[in-house]
Amino acid sequence: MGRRSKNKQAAPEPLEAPSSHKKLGKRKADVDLDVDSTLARPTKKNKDLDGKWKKSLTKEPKAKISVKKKTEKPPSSNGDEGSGWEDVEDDDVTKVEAKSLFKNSDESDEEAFEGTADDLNLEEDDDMLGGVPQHFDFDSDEDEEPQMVRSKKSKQAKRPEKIIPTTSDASNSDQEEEEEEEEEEDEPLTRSNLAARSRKLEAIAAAEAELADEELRAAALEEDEDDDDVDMSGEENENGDMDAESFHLPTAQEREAEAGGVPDVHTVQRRMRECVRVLSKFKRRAEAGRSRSEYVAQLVADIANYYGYNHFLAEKLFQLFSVNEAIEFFEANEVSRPVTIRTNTLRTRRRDLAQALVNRGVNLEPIGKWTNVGLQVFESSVPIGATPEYLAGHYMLQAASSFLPVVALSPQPNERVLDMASAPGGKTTHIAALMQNTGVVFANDANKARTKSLTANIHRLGCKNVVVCSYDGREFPKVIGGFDRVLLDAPCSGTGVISKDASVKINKSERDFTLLSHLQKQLILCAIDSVSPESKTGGYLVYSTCSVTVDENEAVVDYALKKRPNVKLVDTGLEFGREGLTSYRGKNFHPSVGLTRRFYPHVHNMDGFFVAKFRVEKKVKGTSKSKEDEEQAIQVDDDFLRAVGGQPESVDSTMNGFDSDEDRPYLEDAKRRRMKAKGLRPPPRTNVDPNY
Ligand SMILES: C[S@@+](CC[C@H](N)C(=O)[O-])C[C@H]1O[C@@H](n2cnc3c(N)ncnc32)[C@H](O)[C@@H]1O
Repeated sequence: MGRRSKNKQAAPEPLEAPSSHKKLGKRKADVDLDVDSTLARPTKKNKDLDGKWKKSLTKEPKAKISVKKKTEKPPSSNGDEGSGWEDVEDDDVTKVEAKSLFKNSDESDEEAFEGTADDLNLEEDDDMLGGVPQHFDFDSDEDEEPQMVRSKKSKQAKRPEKIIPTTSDASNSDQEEEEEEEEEEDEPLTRSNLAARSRKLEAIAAAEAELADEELRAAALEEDEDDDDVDMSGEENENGDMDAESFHLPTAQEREAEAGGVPDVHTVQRRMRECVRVLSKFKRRAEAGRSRSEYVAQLVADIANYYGYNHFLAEKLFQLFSVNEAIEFFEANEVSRPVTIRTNTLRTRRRDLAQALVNRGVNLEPIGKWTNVGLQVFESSVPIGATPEYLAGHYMLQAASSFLPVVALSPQPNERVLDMASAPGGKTTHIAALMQNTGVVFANDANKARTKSLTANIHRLGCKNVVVCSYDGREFPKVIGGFDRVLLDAPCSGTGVISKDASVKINKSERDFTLLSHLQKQLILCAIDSVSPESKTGGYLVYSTCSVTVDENEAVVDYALKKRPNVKLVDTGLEFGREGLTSYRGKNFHPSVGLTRRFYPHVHNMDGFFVAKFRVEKKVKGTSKSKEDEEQAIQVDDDFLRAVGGQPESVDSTMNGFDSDEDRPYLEDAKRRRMKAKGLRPPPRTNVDPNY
């Protein structure tokens, strides 16, 4: 078994030979699929499978099983489409999610708690555990953060994956390790072994995370060379080549004919498998006379069908990865990420919180070495969004990925910090806690309705240094500036959180990405201008999104570097994550863009995320644009927005111009319209984008 497989998120499902003829339907979250094993989704218990999709092709078909798709959270109803917020802390949403998360627990099917803290009978809660809570000695000075213990042995046969997929120690076989783990679990927890066990787990997790990352990089590099791990179940000839008869890539006419009806799911599965295989060794395996792009086109069409994406988004996401890795990414989007909580250090310590939750029947562990406030919840007999500790503000239900930008921001006590797009406040409250309720945090969000949940969270978590406001972020720094640090957790497409919000699969168009990227560019320049280069302790901006697309991440960062010569990218301080892309599809970014960090569901077992950290320095004279230039640019911006169908917003005139190469066609078009409106004859178009 591969090194990555043991603790990694379960391997994507095997795409086996058909045994029945189901028709392919869109893989929407709310649909119940009763399918045979050939369609089984990856399960977290499937530890035997190698982490690689292609290897799993060798597996024998399993017994018939019924796969019930998870119920997805409904898309936001607040009209905030496209905001791409990845936290789940809106109170109602949290309760619903917590309820659905644990409704299948074999211990309890109780309703999620809907009342207030006063309605809770704590004694009854304790009784529910069916015994006296265990007492642990957390006062040992051996270890600040002991391994979290369970009040009773886990009922899960196998635990879900840890965040940041991990593999095991090189000296032991997987079986030996499993045995060791089991022995350890049976061994009583004592003061002396508690700390040691915690340290061991964290060391393993760190080593494994690195290994997993390395393996994926190597796999991407070797894509064209090493494809021996695709087992076609005897369809290869003795030279390892595919039997030419065994797979025929449909012609354009055949595809057209198929498009008329609903394609057979097994045909699609097989074709995906074959296309991946051919593309991994194209020269040797391709059908004579067929081009690479034909195979890619077929594969993308099948991915869109199979996973239920619109074709545009399937292609956009596919292009981010090697062929094999793309499949891993799409598969990972079908699986929920681990439930995680952040300890609110304004109210409690992680060890105390863990003890309190363990006593309520919650099975948890620290998330990993990189955070000393995160806990991963494996199982709970109580609704995790409605425990007394939750209501008392001891923790925030928060995706692990959303800790990252705050860790990168590293706010210090007594600073002035701006959180420019802050609702519902997962990151704001984290910032306030790191500042130990000193200094001041301006928590801004353009959407007034969303500031309600933001305010509620700020109160619940006991943050006393936060000022809530509701401006369009593009009005900063005119509203207020001179911050030591600014966080711009930008509104985005949410392509990193598809497992939470499957509606992204079908509701994002090319125009959405154009508009979002444009807005993000406007916001990032305003965020930069809100940072005080004179700050004695800071002078930093962190830009983040829960999206994996380049136009919302590296392209925005690169744009900011070009437009603001007084900023430079610095190390995020995050211990893991892939380097940001310095070139993509013919576009080159500034080499320092490699300092940004990308996080992926299939690599790190957390939501897809992007983090960039800038240091803002004093402006050098002569590098900024004249006021006239800026005003001219603003006019062009508004025209640009109209040109792509958006509405120009009433934004302060310090807003910034757009003149990067990618915006050029739009800007030209806007100019032509202006000239026409003035009765002038516009010049002929140059290099018109066919998509525009
Ligand atoms: C990714 S979410 C923020 C999540 C938040 N940082 C947290 O951790 O809970 C993006 C937010 O940007 C807000 N937003 C959208 N456009 C904005 C703008 N022009 N100015 C400021 N905020 C905006 C949305 O209302 C949304 O709440």
